Amino acid sequence: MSRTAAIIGGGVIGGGWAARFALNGWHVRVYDPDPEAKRKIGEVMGNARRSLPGLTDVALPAEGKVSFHAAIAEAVAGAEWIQESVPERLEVKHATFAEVQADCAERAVIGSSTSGFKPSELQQGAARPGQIMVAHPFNPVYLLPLVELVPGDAGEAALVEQAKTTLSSLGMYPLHLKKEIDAHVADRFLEAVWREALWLVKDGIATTEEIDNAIRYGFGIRWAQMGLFETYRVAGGEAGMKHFMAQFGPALKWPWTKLMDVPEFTDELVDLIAGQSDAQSGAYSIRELERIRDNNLVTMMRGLKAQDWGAGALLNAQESEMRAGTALGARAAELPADQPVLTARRTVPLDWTDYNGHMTESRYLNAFADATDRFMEIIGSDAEYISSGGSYFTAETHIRHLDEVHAGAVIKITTQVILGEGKKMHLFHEMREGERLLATGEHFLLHVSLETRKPSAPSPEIEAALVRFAAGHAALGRPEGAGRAIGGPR
Ligand SMILES: NC(=O)C1=CN([C@@H]2O[C@H](COP(=O)(O)OP(=O)(O)OC[C@H]3O[C@@H](n4cnc5c(N)ncnc54)[C@H](O)[C@@H]3O)[C@@H](O)[C@H]2O)C=CC1
Ligand SMILES: C[N+](C)(C)CC(=O)CC(=O)[O-]
Repeated sequence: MSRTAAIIGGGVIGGGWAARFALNGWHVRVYDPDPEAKRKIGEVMGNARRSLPGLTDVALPAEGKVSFHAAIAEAVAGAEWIQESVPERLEVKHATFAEVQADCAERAVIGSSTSGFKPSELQQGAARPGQIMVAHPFNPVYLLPLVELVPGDAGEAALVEQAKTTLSSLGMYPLHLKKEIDAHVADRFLEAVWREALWLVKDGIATTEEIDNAIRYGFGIRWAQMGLFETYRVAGGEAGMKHFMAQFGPALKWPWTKLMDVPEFTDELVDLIAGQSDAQSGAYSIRELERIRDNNLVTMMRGLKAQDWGAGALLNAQESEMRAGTALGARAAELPADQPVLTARRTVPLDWTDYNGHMTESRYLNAFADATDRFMEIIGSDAEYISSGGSYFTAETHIRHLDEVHAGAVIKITTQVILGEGKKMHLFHEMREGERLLATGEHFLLHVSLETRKPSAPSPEIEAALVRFAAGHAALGRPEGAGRAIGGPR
């Protein structure tokens, strides 16, 4: 059954939260007095739909319903999570919490998106202070996993645990800060870098574009995968962090930053920055820039996923959770042998399309190879078995591209065993969007010893599982297109 979240304030951040919840199957009830809120959230949802579902190799649940309400009391009805994303003004946040707490469930989490206020400030005068906690996300909320969760001394431990579980189930990373501080942790860095950048532009040292290039061609990429300390540990060479600190410690006293020194925030400075920013990026609309940003983020995060590292490792963990308890997580004995086996149900990600605007040919093999890996896992040739020295190598592949498919489509792959005996495994995959057949992939594999790199017999358990599917699937008949050679009639 779908769960319900209330979004109070549906601007840049509230819209991102709405998308994160809805695309993970939650119903979302929005309150925002802006008459344009529905349109704005619709546009954010549109961006989220084209980017988020393709991050993982397992399809997200069916999208929840997003509804708009004229009063806070109506929006919070039945909500187990209430996310406040109203403007960053303490009196507006206090008034919002008073209205929310008058009508919401006592066991609901009330998260605040505040970038800078401490929970003790938000909780002042609240009916139930322990229910309110900072849940500070990062833009775009539907793609970036970090949420700084700061309950403060008054925060109720059980609700904090509930909040962590919910955020993890949304594919997010709750960073639970045990001590409150202005601007939490991440925004303190952003503010320091921002302040330094303002100085560099004001003093004519660098333009906005040069500063962005200094970040995106260098340390920005490094930070995305290892953060600060792990990166500097490596920079210390073989002696690691101690050597790094000894070498660069003295620089702390040199005039390398003006971090606490705030430039005077004049109209002249605003015009200087805004003018340079227009010259740098004015050729694109904000929506275009959002889509460029999302394409880049999806591609980078999927790269980290392949490395099972950082934000990518988080995606892999989310994927395992999504597989658990479904056919996509089952083993041979739990699956019927008289019908093809479901080996993939996933969304075509943004980085799988090409200049023709559809899924590029190499990704068909990618999808079929993943389906083969999944079938190997089903029959017992999993990571543990492979580390013991046995595996399958693909000897031959034939793919038929039958129909187009685009980014965002949910595709399903089913697998029929044509031959399964001894070291031989002959698989036929069919890829569909709904009922539409998109492609077939025929693969012949041999079981090998990873020590000799030569064909060898699989374990008796694997062979038995394979033979069971081969016998059951034989009754289905030979699938149309199996054994086809290039040039034959279609
Ligand atoms: N923009 C950003 O990069 C980030 C912002 N935040 C935080 O998120 C919160 C919201 O910021 P944004 O979304 O950027 O602002 P925004 O200006 O885009 O959205 C604020 C929304 O709140 C609505 N609103 C105004 N008064 C309201 C009320 N009394 N009740 C309900 N809705 C009301 C407005 O109509 C508007 O749609 C702030 O606390 C901000 O610090 C957090 C992370 C990043
Ligand atoms: C600029 N900001 C302080 C509102 C930024 C944030 O709070 C987080 C983000 O998304 O950069």
